[in-house]
Amino acid sequence: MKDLQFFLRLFKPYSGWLAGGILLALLTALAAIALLTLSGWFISASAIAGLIAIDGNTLAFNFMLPAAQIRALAITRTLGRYGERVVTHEATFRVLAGIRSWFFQQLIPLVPGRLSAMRSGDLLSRMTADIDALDALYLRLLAPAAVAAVGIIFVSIFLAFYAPAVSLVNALMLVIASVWTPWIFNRLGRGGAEEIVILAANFRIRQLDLIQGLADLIANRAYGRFSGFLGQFSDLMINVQRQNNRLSAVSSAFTLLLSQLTLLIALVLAALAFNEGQLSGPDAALVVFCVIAAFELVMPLPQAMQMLGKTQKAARRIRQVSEMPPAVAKPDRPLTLPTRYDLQLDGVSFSYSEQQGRVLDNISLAIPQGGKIAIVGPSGSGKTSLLQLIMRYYDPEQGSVLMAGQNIAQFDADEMISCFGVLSQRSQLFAATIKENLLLAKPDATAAELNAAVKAAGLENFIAYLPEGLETWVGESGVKVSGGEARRIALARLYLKNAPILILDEPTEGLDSDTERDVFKALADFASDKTVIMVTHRGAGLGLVDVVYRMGQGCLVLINN
Ligand SMILES: Nc1ncnc2c1ncn2[C@@H]1O[C@H](COP(=O)(O)OP(=O)(O)OP(=O)(O)O)[C@@H](O)[C@H]1O
Repeated sequence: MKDLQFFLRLFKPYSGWLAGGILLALLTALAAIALLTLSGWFISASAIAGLIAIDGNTLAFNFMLPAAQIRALAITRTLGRYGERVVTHEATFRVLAGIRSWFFQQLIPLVPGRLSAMRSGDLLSRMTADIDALDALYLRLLAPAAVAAVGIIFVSIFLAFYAPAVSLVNALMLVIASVWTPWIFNRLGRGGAEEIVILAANFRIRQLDLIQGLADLIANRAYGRFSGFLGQFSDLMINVQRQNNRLSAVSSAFTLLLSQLTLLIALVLAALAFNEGQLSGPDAALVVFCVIAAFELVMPLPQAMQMLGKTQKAARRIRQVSEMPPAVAKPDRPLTLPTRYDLQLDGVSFSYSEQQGRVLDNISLAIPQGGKIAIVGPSGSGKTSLLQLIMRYYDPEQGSVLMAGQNIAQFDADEMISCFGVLSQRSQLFAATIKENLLLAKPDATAAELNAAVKAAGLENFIAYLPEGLETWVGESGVKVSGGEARRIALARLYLKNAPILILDEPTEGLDSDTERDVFKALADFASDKTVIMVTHRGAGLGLVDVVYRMGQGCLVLINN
């Protein structure tokens, strides 16, 4: 329940909408009960009045007033139901949108240090399916429970005026149906409901893996094996879902049984009261119809409670991510960023985990502002890890990284990232236009600045050739542009950001030698007054730098000055 309470706090800004939805639901439920109750009374009273008239007695029955009341109640119920659906769903969508953007905010300090350890399919599940599952908290649980609680009080008071015994029995049965039954079905269904969340998340992880690796699976003719695996997974999910559905059916049947039992007792008690002259015939019908209608208040609760485990599990999964400690701590009083950008590493050692051993071992290095270095070395030797420490994605285990003589841990990490322009082999292009991808680096860039960046990155001819120019859609992750074009778009972004320190991590990996030469030429012009730290496997870019180091087994050795 703690997890749900945590999320209820996030519901607060929408309390107006939420309360409005509950009030409308209550109005609708009461109108529906009153409609059936009054109709029962009206039909009986009309029949009796008719019989009296047939006997030749004078008819003194007012048909008009109850008929008008019934019409008013029917209209209230219809409009109320419409309004309730609109308001409760609007409230839910607002709450979910709020939680989604709150969750996104929680991810920012976790990038990339913590999130790199999570699988993207799992994170996607938490961001989408798990947050969606929270809709049940208000729609299926809070709102119906509030309506049931108030409704039961209204109905019991109303019935007590006519038949106190019926009111008592009815109240007791309604409490059993709204508290005890949901509690039992919550206990019975919790395991299955939680299992559904886990299975669905794992299913999504597998599906994402399959879709991302589809080309390789087809090339290796391994598609059949993996799709068979998905089939088995689906069967497993269907089985768990089937058990849940069976339990739902039992809970509905049980509540229906309770309602029929209550009706039977109410019928007997009303008949006895009629016999003893305590209730008129129409009033006895009124009491019985009221009992029938009142059970509508509690019908949805057992099923909602049975699936509460799903909502709880989803809430726990979202909370787990939001409570992960960031890889780097925020200083209490961050220093203002320096105006010089001399970098220094003093005896820096680092490991990703205790089990894994050291990736960087006692590295010391000075890069004055405007200095240009390259780091070469075998794959897995720790080159990228070193770059990540310089940008403070992680803190060193020992030693420190300094900028202008200050430990970078004393700066606000968000602010500090503005000092770095990054170009790597994996520069992400978003499913948007070229222009939107460029504006990411400088949202207020003018047309002249955009054109200058395009020209400097050697994209001019490519853009001129496109019918839609800068407004061309690059597709999901930039699939509609070639690797070289994508790298140039990333390069243009680097120009627009115009940061004083350039971090180049294999910037030309995967490009042909002509494109590589062009990219390095463009970089050489742009980087003349900037600090450059480049990681490369290839010799072509070494002309850009003054000093070359070799990284091997976590240690850095100067090989060329
Ligand atoms: N997020 C991570 N969590 C755990 N281990 C990691 C992580 N990132 C890298 N490593 C490990 O740290 C070591 C150094 O990796 P790093 O990426 O820094 O090497 P690299 O020299 O840049 O390699 P490459 O040239 O192939 O890009 C490797 O053994 C790698 O498996």
